[in-house]
Amino acid sequence: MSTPAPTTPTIQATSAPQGAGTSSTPTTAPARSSQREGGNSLGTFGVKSGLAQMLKGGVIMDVINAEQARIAEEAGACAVMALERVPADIRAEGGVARMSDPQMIKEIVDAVTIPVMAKVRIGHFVEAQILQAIGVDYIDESEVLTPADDEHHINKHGFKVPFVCGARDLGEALRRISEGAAFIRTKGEAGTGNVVEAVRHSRAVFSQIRRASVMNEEELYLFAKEIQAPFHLLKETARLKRLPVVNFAAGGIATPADAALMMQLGCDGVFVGSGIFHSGDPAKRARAIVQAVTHHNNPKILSEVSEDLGAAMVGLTIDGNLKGGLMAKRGH
Ligand SMILES: O=C(CO)[C@H](O)[C@H](O)COP(=O)(O)O
Repeated sequence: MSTPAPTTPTIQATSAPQGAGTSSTPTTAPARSSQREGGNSLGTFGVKSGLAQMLKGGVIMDVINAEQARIAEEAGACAVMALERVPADIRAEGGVARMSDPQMIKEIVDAVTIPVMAKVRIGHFVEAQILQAIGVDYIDESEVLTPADDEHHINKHGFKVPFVCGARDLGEALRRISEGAAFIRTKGEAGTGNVVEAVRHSRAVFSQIRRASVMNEEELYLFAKEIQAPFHLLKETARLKRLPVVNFAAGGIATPADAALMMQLGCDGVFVGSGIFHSGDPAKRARAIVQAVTHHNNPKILSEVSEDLGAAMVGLTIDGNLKGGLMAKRGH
């Protein structure tokens, strides 16, 4: 694919306000996109962002092989993220982290019926072309991999497959949407098993949305400049009182309580990577996290599903000694 011509997103979004605590119900596993079968019905921003709506209320789990993908599906994951190493291992092992082997991704695609996502490096539009050719359901342009371009993100409008991108605040989220991202996840700090950054980023997004929602047009122009966001997307976000696309939390979620915390803060769902397959009993923990997202407002159920889960992943504190540094700072 040569450099695709940008198009302005036609925003289609739900009108439910975000950040005030939601009561999302679990989705049934969404059907895979026609992309996999080589269909050409994907492509408009409305279709791509609409597909992501089907994942709301769900848990997307990182998996590194077909066996883990089956465990994730059986546990009730709404999608899986195929990657060679979970973020905790990328962080521990270091080196350049790239798109996974297409053969491994295809094995995961063949192993499950739920949607399969896979990651490309920030700015690496050729990795994205390859993943689109394989027929993955979503591409994650991810700071968890080593960036390929320290200035430019991929122009995502030219792809038929929907993209998910990370953000630490509202400006970053709206910049990604203006490039064509149909799905936003707050970045958190992947591979740490420490939820503090996920909380920080989600709170930042929601509080900026709340501020924007009471601004008049003149104030919104100034705020758009301040947070480096496209004005028309900021205005739409202020009107909707939420991001105009689905917004999951990611990075450091390791327990059912962490997952429920992110949902009560107002996220539409969660990504969990290292926290499941770096724990003592991945299948049990995976099921518990799915239950916790579904019943995130019910402390009694949260207490039941949190019992006897075996060892949680060993977490890392976020400080100057963090091995691998802050992944969330990649891309801006
Ligand atoms: O990059 C991701 C989402 O796109 C990872 O799935 C997510 O951030 C995993 O982080 P962790 O291992 O801390 O759960």
